[in-house]
Amino acid sequence: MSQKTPRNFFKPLAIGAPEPMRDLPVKLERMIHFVPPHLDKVRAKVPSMAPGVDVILANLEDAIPADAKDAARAGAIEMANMYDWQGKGTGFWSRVNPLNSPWFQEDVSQLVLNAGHQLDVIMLPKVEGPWDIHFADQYVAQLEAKAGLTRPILFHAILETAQGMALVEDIALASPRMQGISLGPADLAADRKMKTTRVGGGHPFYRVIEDPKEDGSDRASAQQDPWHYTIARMVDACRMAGINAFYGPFGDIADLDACEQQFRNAFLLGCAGTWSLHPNQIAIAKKVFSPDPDEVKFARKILAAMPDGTGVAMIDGKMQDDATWKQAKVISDLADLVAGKDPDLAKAYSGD
Ligand SMILES: CC(=O)SCCNC(=O)CCNC(=O)[C@H](O)C(C)(C)COP(=O)(O)OP(=O)(O)OC[C@H]1O[C@@H](n2cnc3c(N)ncnc32)[C@H](O)[C@@H]1OP(=O)(O)O
Ligand SMILES: O=CC(=O)O
Ligand SMILES: [Mg+2]
Repeated sequence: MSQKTPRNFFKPLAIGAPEPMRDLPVKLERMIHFVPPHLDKVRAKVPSMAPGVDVILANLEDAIPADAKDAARAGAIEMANMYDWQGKGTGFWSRVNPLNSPWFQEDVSQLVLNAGHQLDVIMLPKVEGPWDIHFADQYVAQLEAKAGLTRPILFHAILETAQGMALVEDIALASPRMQGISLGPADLAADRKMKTTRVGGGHPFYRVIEDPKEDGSDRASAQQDPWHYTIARMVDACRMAGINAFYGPFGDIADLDACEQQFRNAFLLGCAGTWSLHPNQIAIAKKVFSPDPDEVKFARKILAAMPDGTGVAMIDGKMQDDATWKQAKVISDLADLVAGKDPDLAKAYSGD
């Protein structure tokens, strides 16, 4: 037998570590906003930014220069104490360096021991398989016990190697700590040997072209989404495991339209949120990952027409049944969650 028994799956991995969660906390996670914690100027903005985002992440990995890793780690610990994350409901996460790096052990031990009481999620990059999650799981349990934490810290894996992609289902199921998985299109592109220098989004050379015309006139051609398969597979793996899928970074900070389209494709395919790398991506994520008020109104019409979720109904010429009732419930439940945080959208959803 290569798996834990059901009873052992939910046992703490160290004496004195908190009980693993059986269900994920229900939280709005439309954007995970990346902050470079070694930059004093940016770190100082954290308390004023925190109420306006769903999650703030102290990034210790890529984009932090090697000679600033210690400063970034210290900055992340400072960020943990700059805001009442647990009391005010904005998530506080950190992306640590990979397991094979010289920084992983210090990143995790210092974060858990000095900031564990505020830290919701540790983002683990370049996860190759369930063994990476198991190692981190045991290590964090030891540290949680040492720190006397009563709430377990969750894990979020980044899907950014071909092997991680091939084993995405096993990664999603590896531990009760698993909160979600993000697409890492930059590292994944490199590992797959995709021929691109972009971070997410489309590519002008990745397209379909219509058949030749008899009159020899120009053939229409359109860009396609090179991330469709990966995102859809990640969503299936995550939802199978009862965790959430997230789009990752969109690197063309100035191209707000393309960013919005990439985020929207991920939202429609089932993702719960995305990363924001720059303040101008926060508003886009908020707009895209909050359901559209007209969709919410229509969803609520479906729920009202079929109070027990069974049968068939016609609404605005469209057939509704048990399956569309479930679709409507997804949208309505998300709207309730958003309304709890956003008074303007609460008003729009209530139709006032
Ligand atoms: C492939 C991957 O792994 S992606 C994840 C790793 N990468 C990251 O985390 C990158 C995070 N983002 C950043 O570092 C920055 O946004 C950059 C480098 C991309 C661009 O930074 P800048 O050139 O300073 O952008 P810009 O000049 O438009 O910034 C405008 C303001 O927003 C601030 N700002 C920029 N990014 C952020 C951020 N992530 N959080 C908070 N404030 C920010 C800037 O400090 C600046 O503030 P100021 O007006 O007080 O001077
Ligand atoms: O870490 C993110 C990526 O795209 O790589
Ligand atoms: Mg990466």
